[in-house]
Amino acid sequence: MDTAGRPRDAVVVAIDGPSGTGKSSTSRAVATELGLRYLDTGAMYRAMTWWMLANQIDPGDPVAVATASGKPVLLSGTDPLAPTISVDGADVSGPIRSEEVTAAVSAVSAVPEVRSRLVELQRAAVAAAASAGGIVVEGRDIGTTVVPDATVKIYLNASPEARAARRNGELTGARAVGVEATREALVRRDAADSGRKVSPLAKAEDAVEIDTTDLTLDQVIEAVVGLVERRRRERNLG
Ligand SMILES: Nc1ncnc2c1ncn2[C@@H]1O[C@H](COP(=O)(O)OP(=O)(O)O)[C@@H](O)[C@H]1O
Ligand SMILES: Nc1ccn([C@H]2C[C@H](O)[C@@H](COP(=O)(O)OP(=O)(O)O)O2)c(=O)n1
Repeated sequence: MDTAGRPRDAVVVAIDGPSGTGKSSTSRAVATELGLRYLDTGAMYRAMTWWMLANQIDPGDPVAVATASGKPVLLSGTDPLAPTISVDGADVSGPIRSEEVTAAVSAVSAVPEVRSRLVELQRAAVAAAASAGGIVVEGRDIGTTVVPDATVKIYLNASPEARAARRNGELTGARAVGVEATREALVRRDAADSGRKVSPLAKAEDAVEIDTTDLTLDQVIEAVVGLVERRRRERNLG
């Protein structure tokens, strides 16, 4: 067992960074290639936000959000090929990506009671994955708060312009607001996520930073797989 009580060969990869840097795409591909589980912590904050909106709780009222934060039953599926997220038994993987949820999720994520409840669920998923070889966890505070003793910590970054172009490329129909509006919304959310008091978006001191602006997704995936395999070799020699 290592210091965290995990089997020595269990791997935890923490991938943090702002929106549109490639966290989800990279995390799922790395988990698939290395035979690890996968957890999208952003989807959990989105699911909590979706529940607040669905139950007429004002996301801008931290006391109301805190009071209700223990009520929804959230369940994340950790198969990187088919990740799932449900609230009170209902699949919400689609609704949590709505513009309304995206506009409210930073406020809900800033509430300490929301964070402590979701971090507890995230750590339980990490512990459960240990017997299956380990897990890739993506988010904003994985390397700093959720799993500070992660085997490998990655911080993905990219220019706001590159991130907006990528995110805008995903928005279709009524959700397509144009790349400039997308960039402004991203920058606003980055500021909220990195400016909050409780476990803000931040690069862990021991994280490897990768600027993905001018890299292809395959190049980023290859770089992260290489880092994980190098750390595994170092540990086996240690
Ligand atoms: N390095 C990259 N180059 C080009 N497109 C990318 C790159 N990384 C991710 N993408 C694309 O950008 C979009 C957002 O990627 P995603 O993984 O959802 O980012 P995040 O999880 O950080 O918000 C997706 O369409 C993805 O395919
Ligand atoms: N570990 C995490 C993950 C997400 N959040 C918050 C901050 C983010 O703006 C929202 C949504 O995260 P998500 O990863 O789904 O957002 P993007 O896909 O990067 O745009 O949740 C957080 O506070 N802590």
